[in-house]
Amino acid sequence: MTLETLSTSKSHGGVQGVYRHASAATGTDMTFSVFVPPQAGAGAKLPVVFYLSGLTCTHANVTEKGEYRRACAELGLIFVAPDTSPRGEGVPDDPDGAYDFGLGAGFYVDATVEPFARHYRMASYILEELPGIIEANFPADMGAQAIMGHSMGGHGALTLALANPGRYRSVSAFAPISSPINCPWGVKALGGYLGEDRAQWRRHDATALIEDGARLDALLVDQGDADPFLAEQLKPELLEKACRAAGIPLALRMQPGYDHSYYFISTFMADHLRWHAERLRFR
Ligand SMILES: N[C@@H](CCC(=O)N[C@@H](CSC=O)C(=O)NCC(=O)O)C(=O)O
Repeated sequence: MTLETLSTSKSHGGVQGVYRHASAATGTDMTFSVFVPPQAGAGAKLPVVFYLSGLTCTHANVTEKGEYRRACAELGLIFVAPDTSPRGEGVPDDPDGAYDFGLGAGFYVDATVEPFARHYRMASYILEELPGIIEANFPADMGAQAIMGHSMGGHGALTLALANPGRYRSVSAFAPISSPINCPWGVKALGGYLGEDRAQWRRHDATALIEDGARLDALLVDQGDADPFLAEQLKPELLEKACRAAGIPLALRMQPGYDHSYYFISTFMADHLRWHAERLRFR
C-alpha cells in the first residue's frame, strides 16, 4: 500500500499532514489527516485518537475547525481524522442527492444492500484498514487507541467501541446520534445500507447495544442545548437511560447555548482530549 502525502505543515511544534491511499476496504481512494505532536521522535510511540466526523464532512472539517492541535501537542496525542464515506467514480450516492445518505454519510457501517455494499464499508475501514496504515506510517502506539466523534461520527465512535470491547481505551462524543433506530437520519441510513430487517440495525445503535449487554468503562458526551437536531435526531436521553440501567458511568454535559457546529466542538475539544489522555496514559 502506497501512502501519498498531499500536504504537511508545521503546527504547534508538530506536523499536520493530509494523506491519500487506495483503500482495499472501500475500493476507492481515501483521504485522511494526521497530526503528529512534537513528542514524536527517537523511537517514541504515542497514543492515537481517532475522530469520526459527521454528515457532509470530509477529513477537512475537523482539521480546519476542530482546534485540537494545541491540546494534542501538550498531551502527546496523535490525532487521526478520516473521511465519512467512500467517494469517486462509480460510488453511488443518495438517489435525490440528499445530504444525509450516500456521499459524506457512510454512517460507519459495512453496507449489505446493493448498490452500496461494494464501496460503503466504513466499519471495516475504520476498524481494520486505517489503523494498519497508521501503525505502518506514523509513530503510533496501537495499544493505546481512543475514539471520538461528532453527530453521525459520535454514533460511529460509540457503536464501534461498544461492538469491539477492549479495542479503544476511551470513548467520547460531541452531540452523537444516540439511537439511530429511533431517529429519521438513522432509519434512512440503516435501512438504506443494511436493508429492512430491523434486528440487524441494533448492532449499529449505541443505545440498543447497551440494552443488549455491551459495556464501556466510562463515557464523556457534550451536547449543546441550542442544537437544532437535539430533539428529533440526537436524543441523548435515550443513551442516558440505557447507561443508567447498565451502570455505565456517563458524563453527559448539557452545554447551555451551544449549537451543533464546530464553534461548539472546538470549545470543548481540549476537555475531551485531556479526558482521553488520562485514560490512554494511566491504565
Ligand atoms: N443542514 C446541514 C446538515 C449538515 C450538518 O449539520 N452536518 C454537521 C454534522 S450533522 C451530523 O452528523 C457537520 O459537521 N457539518 C460540517 C461543518 O463543518 O459544520 C447541511 O445541509 O449541510
